[in-house]
Amino acid sequence: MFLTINDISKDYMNQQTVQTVLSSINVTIKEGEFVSILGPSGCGKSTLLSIVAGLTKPTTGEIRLKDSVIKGPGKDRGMVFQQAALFPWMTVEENVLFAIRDIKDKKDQLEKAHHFLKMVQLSSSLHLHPHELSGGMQQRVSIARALAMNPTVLLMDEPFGALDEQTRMLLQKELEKIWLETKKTVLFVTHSIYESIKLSDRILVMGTRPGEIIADITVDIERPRLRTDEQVTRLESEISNLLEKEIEKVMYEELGR
Ligand SMILES: Nc1ncnc2c1ncn2[C@@H]1O[C@H](COP(=O)(O)OP(=O)(O)OP(=O)(O)O)[C@@H](O)[C@H]1O
Repeated sequence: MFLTINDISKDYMNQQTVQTVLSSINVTIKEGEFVSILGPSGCGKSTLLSIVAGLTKPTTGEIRLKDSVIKGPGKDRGMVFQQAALFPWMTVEENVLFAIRDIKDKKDQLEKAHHFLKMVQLSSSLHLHPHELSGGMQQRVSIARALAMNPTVLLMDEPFGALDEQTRMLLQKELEKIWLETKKTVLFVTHSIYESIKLSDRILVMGTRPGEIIADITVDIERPRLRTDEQVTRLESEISNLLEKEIEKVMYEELGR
């Protein structure tokens, strides 16, 4: 299998007690799949993504990408966070060029940067600085930057979480178009049930305390998927019911039963 998450668990030490955040996560992901991770706040979605990125060490288990065990961060995994984290003193073009600075042929490097900036519709903003861009434009730069590095897997942690609804819808459409063009494998963390249905081939729904996968749903709905499609609204309410139960469970525990 392309990406294998094998028996991953993660304990954190918080205030001298061990908190098990993830428990026995087993997932296999095919090349080119778009997989979303949904779950209540604090269930461990970002921790799981960070383990795949190699930024966090799991307590048990291993992640395999193609035939290699992930031991740390690597260029085979591109990351997009909720905040774009661009270099403020660099232009849009320079931010992308910097990410691919190991391409020795300068013409090649520039062509590649322009190619991905065109893909995210920023060709006319090459010489602007981050402070001159809207939040949505900044996020487009960070997507172009991640794609230019040609990762095997794109890891996205709530990339549209900080954007207004209109921009979010626009970027969802753009990301879907880019994914259809590039067929990159994507692992995408979101809080939005609709966003996960709109974009994904598969949705992993996580439960909490400890975080584990409670449902692995194949989204077999023709694209583009509209919010009003009957199949979309049906799946949305199915997932919403699943999540409500998890959130109730947490509230119940917090209130001491
Ligand atoms: N570095 C850390 N040290 C200790 N505890 C941590 C650390 N990182 C995360 N946690 C704890 O692990 C749990 C899961 O956090 P995580 O950010 O992975 O959840 P999440 O599902 O992504 O949450 P949200 O949806 O709110 O972003 C939380 O209880 C958090 O406090």
